[in-house]
Amino acid sequence: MNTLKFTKMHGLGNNYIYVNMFKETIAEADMPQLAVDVSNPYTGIGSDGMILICPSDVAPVKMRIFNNDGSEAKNCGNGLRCVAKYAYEHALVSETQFQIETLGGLVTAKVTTDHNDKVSLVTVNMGNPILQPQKVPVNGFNNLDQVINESVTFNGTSLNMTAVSMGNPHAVFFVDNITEAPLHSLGPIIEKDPMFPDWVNAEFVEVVSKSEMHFRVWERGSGITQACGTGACAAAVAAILNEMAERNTDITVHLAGGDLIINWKDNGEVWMTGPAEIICTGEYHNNK
Ligand SMILES: N[C@@H](CCC[C@H](N)C(=O)O)C(=O)O
Repeated sequence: MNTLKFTKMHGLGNNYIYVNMFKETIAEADMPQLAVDVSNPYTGIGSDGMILICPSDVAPVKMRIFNNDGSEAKNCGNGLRCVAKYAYEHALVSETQFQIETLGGLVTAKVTTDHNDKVSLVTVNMGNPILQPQKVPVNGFNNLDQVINESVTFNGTSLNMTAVSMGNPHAVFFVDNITEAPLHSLGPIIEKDPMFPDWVNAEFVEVVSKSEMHFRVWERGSGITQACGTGACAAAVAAILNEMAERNTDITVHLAGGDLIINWKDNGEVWMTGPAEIICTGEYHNNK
């Protein structure tokens, strides 16, 4: 029986099991199944997935994110804020601003600390959104440079879609009333529609004003979660592309688990600010 030290953390309720790979060892081939096992709420710890905090050749730390179905994603906004908090509080970094390597590239994180030198807030430069349909990726729009407010049908329901990649793929749908968004009924259908060769994170968004919106998500590989950082970035970008919000402006995104501030700067970068919290630490007994 192997044991594994872990820290469970969340960003606005989007919770993962974090493993410090500077100290722990997991064989590459075992990672997907371990993510499934630790995420199980009955026989595991219970989480939206597993995040590995790894050594990197190009940054102080590298993040790897596995959804709770075992699939690996290239990016995770809430995960990046938690990795930044963990790295700072465990002295894996010494500065308050540092880079984190992801499978999608390098990002810069900046931590804000309280009087006890604990991280209270993290801002991450999430980089430039990717809008070309082939790169999101989304099929069927190769004649377009960007997929903005395009009519699509899922299970007989017509919706208007804006497609954005933040390193991982997002399909954003604007609705009049967030409480009536077809999250449960269409979320799983949209996620695996053949239009999306890598599957997709599906987001429903109700715009309140040019700087405020409500947001709900069906995450690829995890289902409904309380929050999705990359999804909130994609939602803000989509709102701006649809002229419902503005560049270079702080946009408050209300997620089920709390608020994120997103700003798509004039230079093309998307900045995300929000909290990161430690829930508990422990030792997982892998009985397999
Ligand atoms: N919760 C995350 C995104 C996690 C990965 C996503 N489910 C995917 O497969 O792309 C976030 O906060 O961004």
